[in-house]
Amino acid sequence: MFLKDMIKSDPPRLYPGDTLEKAARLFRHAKVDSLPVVDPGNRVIGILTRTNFLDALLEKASLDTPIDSFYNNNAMTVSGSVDYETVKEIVKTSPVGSAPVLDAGGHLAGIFTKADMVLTLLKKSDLLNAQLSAILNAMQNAVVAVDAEKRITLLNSSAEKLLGLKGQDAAGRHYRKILGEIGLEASFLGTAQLGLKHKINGSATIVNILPIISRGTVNGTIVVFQDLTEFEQVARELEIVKNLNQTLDTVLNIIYDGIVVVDGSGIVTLINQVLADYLGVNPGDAVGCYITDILPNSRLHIVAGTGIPELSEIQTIRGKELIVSRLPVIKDGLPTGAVGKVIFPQLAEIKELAAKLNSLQNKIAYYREELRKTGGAKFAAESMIAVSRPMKMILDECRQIAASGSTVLVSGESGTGKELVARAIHNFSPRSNGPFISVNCAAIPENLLESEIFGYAPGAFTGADKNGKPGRFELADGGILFLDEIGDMSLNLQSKLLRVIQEREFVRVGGTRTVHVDVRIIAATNKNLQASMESGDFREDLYYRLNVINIRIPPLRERPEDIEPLARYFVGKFNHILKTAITGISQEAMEVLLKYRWPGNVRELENVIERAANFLREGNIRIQHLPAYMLRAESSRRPGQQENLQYRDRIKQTERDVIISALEKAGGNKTKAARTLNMSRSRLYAKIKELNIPL
Ligand SMILES: Nc1ncnc2c1ncn2[C@@H]1O[C@H](COP(=O)(O)OP(=O)(O)OP(=O)(O)O)[C@@H](O)[C@H]1O
Repeated sequence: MFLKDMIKSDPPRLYPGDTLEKAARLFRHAKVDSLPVVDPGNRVIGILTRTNFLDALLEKASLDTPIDSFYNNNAMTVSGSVDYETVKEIVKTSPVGSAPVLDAGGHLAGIFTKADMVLTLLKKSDLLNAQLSAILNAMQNAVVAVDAEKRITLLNSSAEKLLGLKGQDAAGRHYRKILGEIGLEASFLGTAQLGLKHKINGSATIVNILPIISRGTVNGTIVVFQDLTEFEQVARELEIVKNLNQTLDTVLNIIYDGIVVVDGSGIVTLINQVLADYLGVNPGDAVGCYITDILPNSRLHIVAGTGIPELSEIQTIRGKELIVSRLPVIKDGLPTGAVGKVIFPQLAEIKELAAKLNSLQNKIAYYREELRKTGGAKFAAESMIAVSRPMKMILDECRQIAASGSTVLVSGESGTGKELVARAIHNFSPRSNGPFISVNCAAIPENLLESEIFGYAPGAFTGADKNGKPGRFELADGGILFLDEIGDMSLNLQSKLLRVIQEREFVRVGGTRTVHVDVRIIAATNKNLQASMESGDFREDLYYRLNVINIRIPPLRERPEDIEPLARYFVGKFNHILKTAITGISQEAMEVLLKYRWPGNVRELENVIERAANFLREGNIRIQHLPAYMLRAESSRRPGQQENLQYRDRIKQTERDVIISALEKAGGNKTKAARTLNMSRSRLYAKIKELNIPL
């Protein structure tokens, strides 16, 4: 605010030659203490004060006397362009109560009086008051003003909220009654206190206390409370945002794809390390660049404008054709930026995955081929190793019996190749163009086995397919049904099976229609069915129906001539599947294979070779590539000593062998082994110790 804004324009004035009467009338009407005297050009040449006028009257000058000898030629004038603060100083220090105000050209612009000043001050203080309360009420912090008498004079709205009371209810009350003991006393001595911690109305606050000092005296104090509850909330939110950012960073940097984000103007706001590395830029430097500065043929800024996604397109980046996707970021229905994704196919991890996939695909291809060979018109004789006499005989037998439709019972320990024999019969038989359907009677739960074998009619039971389902018998029509682990079939199912074998027809579970089938049955068992018959677990009539042709496959330990050719055959098979380059089996390793008892038979040998191939990948399989349990069994057998043993020792040796074999079959699980040996666990432990069996 300037002086010219505080004065009245067109002020009263006198000219040289004007009479005292004119002066009296102007004093009377304008209610001023002095009148400027101006020349015809409106320049101030003097001032006639009330005192000058009264002096003239005391000198008994008549009212028609000109003012010329009474006005003061040295008028103190002020410029209209001085600011408020200067005017204040002039008024405070000047002995005169009023002064003419000049415009920029030095002409009379008005008169400034102390009364004008007071009015202006009042106006100014009203304005300041309004501004102050607007500011105070807009503040987050609570502000309390206390006067020198220690009474509350003001609470802003945040303070009302914090203290839970209205400003007018607090005004005039001693601060202690409202704020409690918060260390205000020092401020009345002029000391400010900052950063005090106080709990007010249950809220943690930081308090700043500032004395109001004017002209050297403390006129009161201002207390500012910063509510930490909100502050802490903000801090928590910031922490959450920080954590989210860190998570985003981590996610962006562990994914294989390159990611870049731009804002609505195409400026990079985020880029992950993978893409930055590929582009040869530092992520920190790339942020803030225009997208085409780091990725010249980018279209991300265009997508950020159009809002139309561009998915799985080919883009050449740094000389390589890569698949990219550009997705707009939409906010309130409008595009505000875009995210670009670049897929890098050549990463090491992907290579590794691809290698695994490749190996699986090879495995599938191999098995498919094997399936084709064994299930196809021609049996691949080379996939069944039969070097030993008994196996050669079995293979011949398979050829001979293939033409008939008689039921076959194949028996032998688990893993000896019973299914392979069944497949050989199928492939040599006139049914080789028909299906070979296999059911493992032990693997399928008892309650499902019946419907699995015979199928079920529509709506046979809850949860069943509403169209019904054919069983394996129907599927095997014109071919062979291989019933593995027949010894585990329930007596109820055994009788149903017997009926089908006799009548060649059956009814689906829950159905009424009779189904006729032309199926040759080959059953297999690793159980002693004679014993099962004796114990009543297997129907005698069914046994004889199945046992029309009987093939017994000896365990591998009884035909050691097959071990070496089988082992070499499996080396070739796994080289093919696993893409390994195993060249053979060392002599020592082969000796271990030949001496081992093979409780799991050919399947176990196959697993041992697969395991070694996985470890080794190339070169010769050596002792260290064989499972440790085989070596322990080997060292525990001490070959050659058997013959010299006395009766007692022989018993012990046999006992030892039985326990070792049970442990091997149970995979080293002593509880399981004890169960098969029908002895308590503690007795097995004692025996292991007594017979010095290595674990
Ligand atoms: N003479 C063999 N030549 C080649 N591979 C064989 C031979 N005998 C068995 N195998 C292989 O050993 C594994 C086990 O054979 P198969 O499943 O026929 O045995 P199984 O006696 O029917 O077993 P289980 O009693 O557990 O059903 C199969 O991978 C099979 O290909």
